[in-house]
Amino acid sequence: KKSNKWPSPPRLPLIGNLHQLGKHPHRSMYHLSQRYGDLMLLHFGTVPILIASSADAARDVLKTHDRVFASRPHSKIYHKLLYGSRNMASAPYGEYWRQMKSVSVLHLLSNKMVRSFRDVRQEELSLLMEKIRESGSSPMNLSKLMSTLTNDVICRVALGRKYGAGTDFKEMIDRLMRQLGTFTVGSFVPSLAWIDWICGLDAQLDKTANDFDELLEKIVQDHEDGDGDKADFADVLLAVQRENSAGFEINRLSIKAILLDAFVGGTDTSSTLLEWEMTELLRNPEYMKRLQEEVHTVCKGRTSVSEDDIQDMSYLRAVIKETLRLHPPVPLMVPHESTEDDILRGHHVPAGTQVMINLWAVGREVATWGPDANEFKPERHLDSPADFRGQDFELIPFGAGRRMCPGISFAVVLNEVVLANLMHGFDWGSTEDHETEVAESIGAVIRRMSPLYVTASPTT
Ligand code: HEM
Repeated sequence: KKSNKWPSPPRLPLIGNLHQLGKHPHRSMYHLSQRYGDLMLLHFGTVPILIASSADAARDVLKTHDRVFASRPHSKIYHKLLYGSRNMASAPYGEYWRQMKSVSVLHLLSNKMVRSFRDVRQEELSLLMEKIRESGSSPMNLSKLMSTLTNDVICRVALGRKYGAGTDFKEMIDRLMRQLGTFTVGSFVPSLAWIDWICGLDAQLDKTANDFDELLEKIVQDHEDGDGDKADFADVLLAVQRENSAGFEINRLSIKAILLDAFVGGTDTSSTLLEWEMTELLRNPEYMKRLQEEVHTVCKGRTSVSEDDIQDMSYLRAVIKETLRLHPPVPLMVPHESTEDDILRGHHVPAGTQVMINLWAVGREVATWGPDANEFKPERHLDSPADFRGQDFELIPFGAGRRMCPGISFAVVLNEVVLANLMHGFDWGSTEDHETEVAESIGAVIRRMSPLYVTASPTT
C-alpha cells in the first residue's frame, strides 16, 4: 500500500488551494493539471479532492472504480434545498438512490416517455420560431429565448403546464439555481461554518426550500385531484405510488424531490448548450453554412424540420458533439465520493474521498484531440465513432457509469430539433467581436457571461 502521495500543488493553511482556483475553477484546474498531472490532489479548504483531467483518469474513476466512487459528498445547500438530498442527483449511493434512479429511468425518462412529449417540443418550438420572426431584423436576446424554451418544455413535461416569466415559479427556479451554485465557507472549512449562518445563508436556503415545498405541494395536490390523464411526470409518479408498480414505496417528499431534479438537471444545462452552439456557429460562419446546407438538403421543400429528419443529419450531430467537447455545460460534472477505501493508480484512497472530473480539460487533451484541440472544428467528428453516451471517455459531457445523466435522450432530442429548425428557418447575424474569447459565467453550469444578441432574417 503506497501512502497517499498524490501529485499536489503546495497549499496554504486553512484555505488549502482555494486561492488558486480563481473565478473559473475548471480553467485553473486545467492549468494546474498540465503541471501536476491528470490525477492530482487539491485541497478545498481542509477537504482533499482528487481532480481527474484526462480521458484515462475519467475512465479509472467512472469505469474501473465506478462502484466505489458512485456516491455524492454531503452538501448542506443540497440537503436544505433538495428535500434532504432525497432527489436522485445528490442522494448518496445506496438503495434509496438506486430506487429513485430506476423510477426515473424506467418511468420518466425512458425513450418511450421522451417520444410521448414530441407534441410539447413541437408546440414550444413553433412558439420560439414565431417570437424570432416577430422580432424582425432588430437584435434579440437569444439566450433569454433559449432559457424560456427549456423552462417551458420542462414545466409542461414535469408539471403539466407552464410557469413562465413573471410567475413565482420562474423566480424561484432562478433563485434555486443561484443558491445551488453558491460557495459556502462551511463546506470546505467546517470550523468556520458559523460564517455562513452569520451571513444569513441558512435563512435564505430555508426560505427557498419552504417556498418550493408550498408550491410543489399544491401542484402535486392538484394532480391528485385531477383526472391524471395528461401523463406528465407528476401524474406518472403519483400513479407509480398508487399502484406500487416500482416494487417499493415512494413517499410524497420523494415525488417532490424528483420533480425538482428535472428542473435542476435539465433547464440551465439544455439552454446553455443551445447558447454555445449558436455562439460557435456565429463565430465560424463556414460551419454554419455547411450545417444550413445539410438541413436544407434533407428538408427540401418543407417549412420546418421534424424529429424524423434528424437521423440523416450527420453534420448537425458533429456540431453538437463539438460544442459539448469545448463547452460541456457542467464542466466539473457533479462531484463523486468514494464509499470505501480503495487503491487507485497504486495510491491509497480513503473512504469518503471526493473526486471531480474536469470535463473542460478532458475535451482539450492534445493527446486525444490533436494540436488543434482548442479550435471549434465539427469536421473532426465526421469520421470518428466516438459518441457522448458514456462509453468513450474522451467525450463524456453527460458523465458515465452509474451516476450518468438519465436525461440524456430527453436533452439530445430537444437540442437536435431546435438547432436544426433555427438553421432551417433563419439566416443569423451578430455584431459581436469574433476575435476575442467569449467570457464565461461563474457557477456549476457555465453559460456565456453576457447574453447572446443576434439578428435573424427568414431564409428564402
Ligand atoms: C444538455 C443537457 C444536459 C447535460 C449536459 C447534463 C449533464 C449531466 C452531468 C454531467 C451529470 C453528472 C453525471 C455524473 O455525476 O457522473 C448529470 C446528472 C444528472 N442529470 Fe443531466 N444533463 C443534461 C440534461 C438533463 C435533463 C434534461 C435531465 C432531466 C430531465 C437531467 C437530469 C439529471 C439527473 C437527475 C442527474 C443525476 C443522476 C445521478 O446522480 O444518478 N439532466 N447530468
